Amino acid sequence: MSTPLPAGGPPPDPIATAPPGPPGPPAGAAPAILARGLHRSFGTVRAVAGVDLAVRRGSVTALVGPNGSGKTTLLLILAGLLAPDHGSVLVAGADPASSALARSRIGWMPDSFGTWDSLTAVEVLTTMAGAYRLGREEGSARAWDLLRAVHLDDLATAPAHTLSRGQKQRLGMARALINSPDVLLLDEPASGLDPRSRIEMRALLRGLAAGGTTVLISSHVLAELDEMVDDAVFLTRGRTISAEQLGTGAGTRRWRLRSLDPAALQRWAAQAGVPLVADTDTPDVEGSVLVDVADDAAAAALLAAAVGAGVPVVSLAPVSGLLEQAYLTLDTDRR
Ligand SMILES: Nc1ncnc2c1ncn2[C@@H]1O[C@H](COP(=O)(O)OP(=O)(O)OP(=O)(O)O)[C@@H](O)[C@H]1O
Repeated sequence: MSTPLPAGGPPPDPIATAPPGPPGPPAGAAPAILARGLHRSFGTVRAVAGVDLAVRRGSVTALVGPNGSGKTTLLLILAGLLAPDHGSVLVAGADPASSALARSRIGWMPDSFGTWDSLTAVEVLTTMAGAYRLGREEGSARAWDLLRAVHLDDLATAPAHTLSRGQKQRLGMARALINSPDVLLLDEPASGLDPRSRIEMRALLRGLAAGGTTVLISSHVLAELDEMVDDAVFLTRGRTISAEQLGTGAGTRRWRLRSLDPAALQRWAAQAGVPLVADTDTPDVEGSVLVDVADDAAAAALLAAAVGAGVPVVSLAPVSGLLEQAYLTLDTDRR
């Protein structure tokens, strides 16, 4: 299913289009991206050395791994821009290396945006629209809708090469969406974006996923992905080492608990049998301790019990995001 922006008129509000609850495909639906046994070497460097991947339709999935773990190489293969040495790939139902139809249903945003020197921002998009065989009027309407969606309409007639890094990233996102892709592959899309643009990108991607688009996104900034992704796939040294569904609130995590009265907190914890851990990361913050909690419901119960016992609790929050926690527990290795 494609997710066209309406021709003309204001861009859709991605937040307004998102239904309540996680989107998710119907049970048993085929994954939008399926890779099996992928390998790709450059000379002696085994950039991708055993990737298995299944990405749920309509999900936002993080592709996470240290420098040199093969994320860009994998995304290039999935986009049909690089042939694997071994292994099979299905994106939107076909092999993107051999199927022009599959490629036409993919949106690709590389980690750096190369521009043609002579084209303005809107011409970059209308040129791409032409390459996807959109008619002149439709391509122009789509280009303007996308410029508005990424807040670049004021710079539409500026030469694209004069845009700032963050503006180029936003134009790169618009370019990746010109063909209303079913599958969107994004390589470090948030690098160079200011905080507001990051929030807007998050809302845009969630809105696209709510409309059925599948998004696979690589980034090193795990905190930024945390609030946006449904699933995560972890790579190290060219191999997938883990795939997780996030956001279920399950799994033991370390939380930071802060009280206005540290002694009262310690007394209550001793009586209630709650083991507290010293918070060595924030030695200057008085009354801050760490506590391991089984899941979100247990955190709510802990908070209710402490407050009910008269402990003046200021805050209780996870020490790290789900993604960061999952990442740090893995045996990842830079190269
Ligand atoms: N065209 C190439 N020629 C030779 N080696 C390459 C080429 N492309 C990638 N590599 C090597 O393959 C490995 C994986 O690179 P890749 O760019 O896929 O990693 P990455 O996870 O995207 O890294 P980063 O997070 O730093 O962007 C690296 O060791 C890299 O040096």
